[in-house]
Amino acid sequence: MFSDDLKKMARPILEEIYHHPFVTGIAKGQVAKKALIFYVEQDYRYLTEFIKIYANAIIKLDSRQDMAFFSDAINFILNNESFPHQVFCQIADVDYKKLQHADPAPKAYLYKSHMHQAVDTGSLLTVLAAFQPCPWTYTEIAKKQISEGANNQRNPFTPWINFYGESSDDGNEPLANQIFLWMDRLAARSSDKEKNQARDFFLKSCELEWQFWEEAYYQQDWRFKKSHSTASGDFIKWSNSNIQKF
Ligand SMILES: Cc1ncc(C[n+]2csc(CCO)c2C)c(N)n1
Repeated sequence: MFSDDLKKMARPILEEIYHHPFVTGIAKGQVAKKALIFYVEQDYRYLTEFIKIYANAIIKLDSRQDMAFFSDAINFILNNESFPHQVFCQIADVDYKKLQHADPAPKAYLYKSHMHQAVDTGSLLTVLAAFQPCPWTYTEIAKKQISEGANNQRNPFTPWINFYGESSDDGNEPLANQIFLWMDRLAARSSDKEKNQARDFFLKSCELEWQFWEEAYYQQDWRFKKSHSTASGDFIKWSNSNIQKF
């Protein structure tokens, strides 16, 4: 099966995600506040962009059933995904509202551009492949942490772990499995070229999931961030003075 190949190829990346210090920190109940804050700032912006990316994907679809999938994904982000952010904010002792205005840092910027590229240039198989590492890696992280007993009463991250580990427990096939099944059906009638493109987007998204943890753990921002903000500040001043002038 196509999805078995993808899982096999992504295995080394998933292993690195399991052992990333941010992720093992969640299991141990110990992550630096500045890393949690950076993560929430970046993820809030990233998920807002995800909503737009799904909306763009819907434009390319014809079947209402397919549309419903992306519409459910949008609703999930709008209504449920703030819960894990709130868990992080509570642990870091910060107000969630204050973390909702950050500029995308380099890897988050790359991930969102990568997703837009999947929708702009790819088939439905490629869009699903690019999207899949988002639910898949989080479900796998949570399942592993639950199997190791990390979701215990002493761990402040337990609600976060349970959220991603249990959100699939509603009687339906877990979301990540549903997407793999759907991808297998599409792959069966896709050309090798289409399958190669989907594989490439899938593996890059897996790596970008790892990069997202890494970026937050070390707070890797734009090196010349101050000059970017000065540039936009100057532009506003420049246009204001122009308005006054004319
Ligand atoms: C970088 C990043 N990757 C994955 C998730 C988790 N996540 C976001 S939406 C969703 C469900 C499907 O829409 C899941 C599991 C995240 N928060 N941030």
